[in-house]
Amino acid sequence: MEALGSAKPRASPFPAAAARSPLPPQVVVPASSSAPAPSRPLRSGPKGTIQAVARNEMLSVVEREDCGSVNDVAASQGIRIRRHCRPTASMEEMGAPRNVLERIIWDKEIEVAQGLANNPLREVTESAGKAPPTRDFYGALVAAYMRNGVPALIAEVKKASPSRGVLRENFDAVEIAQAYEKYGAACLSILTDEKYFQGSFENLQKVRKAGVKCPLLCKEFVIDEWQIYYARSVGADAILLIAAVLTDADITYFLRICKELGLTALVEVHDGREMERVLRIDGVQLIGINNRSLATFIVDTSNTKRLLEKHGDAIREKGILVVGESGLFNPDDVAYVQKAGVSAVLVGESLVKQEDPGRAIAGLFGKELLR
Ligand SMILES: O=C(O)c1ccccc1NCC(=O)[C@H](O)[C@H](O)COP(=O)(O)O
Repeated sequence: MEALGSAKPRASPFPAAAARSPLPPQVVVPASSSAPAPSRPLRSGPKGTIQAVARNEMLSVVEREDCGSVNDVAASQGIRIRRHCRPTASMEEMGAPRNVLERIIWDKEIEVAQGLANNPLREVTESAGKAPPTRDFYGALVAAYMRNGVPALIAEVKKASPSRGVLRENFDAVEIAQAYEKYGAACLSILTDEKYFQGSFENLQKVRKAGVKCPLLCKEFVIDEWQIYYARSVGADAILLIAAVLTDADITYFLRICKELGLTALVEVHDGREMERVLRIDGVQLIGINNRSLATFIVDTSNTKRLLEKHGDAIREKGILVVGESGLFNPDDVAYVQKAGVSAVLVGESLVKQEDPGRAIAGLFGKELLR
């Protein structure tokens, strides 16, 4: 797959990031190509497909025999979300999920296994390689921040959520995306999870095909490389990696894939431990601080302030751009997280619930945004 190896690293407008030595050049070899990826053995799967088997402590979903050791590695890094690991096994073996995020991840394991069976990794990596080039998500955020003097907006196309239920009955993803773009969103976030958010990869593809120019974040619960290739194949420019569910090795490996595909990774943290882990990983450009606990749903915007008071210097030194996520409803909220040090905000509910989500942007910022 030629396109993967030829993706060029983007220049960062932040001096510290530009000065940082780039990751060693490496080609991420799709697991089903003729040459196997380093340390990633292959095994024949059902129906003649080739399935990737876990690499080191990576939490691949396929054919894992020893779930315990995978979860032990995760737990040693403070990750409380366990993998179920055997999609066909009964829930009884693991007990019930401990919280909603764990439930989402267990369902995601089954979904990914089904996705792999329907669209084998070989085919998905090939179509990812043939997709039109990515748009510069990171660059669009920096440009919008400089243009408007307020945090750049990543506007979320979000129909429903586990914490709030259905946010908008009359939901047309393309219409909402176009309105967001018209009123100054720098980038868009498209929820692709179907079961809990009523989103879809189809929505992402439709928005891309409708001629929306803003770079698109695939807002997914990524646990397997297949999802990253699939997201790229349908037009994503960026992807979310959630530190609460991914080990350091997972994040490192997924960042390599993103780099080869030209995708921006938004690495999301919620607490200090996750922030410390992520700051130790090379190649992170964009950190999202989620004000919402994905386990309890409690939203607290002072979370952003606390984490940036403690880690702001390290973040600035590395030239990392910070996105404030969740629970932002008005200009005071935006000003609060801006003062804390964010350069971008990710906003769903407060926009999508308004009759006109595009015009609601001016209400959120207290002024119209320049495009
Ligand atoms: O939004 C939820 O209820 C939720 C539940 C479980 C996992 C993730 C969840 N949300 C993802 C997000 O982080 C938000 O969609 C995003 O930050 C926008 O938040 P908001 O502006 O509060 O809609």
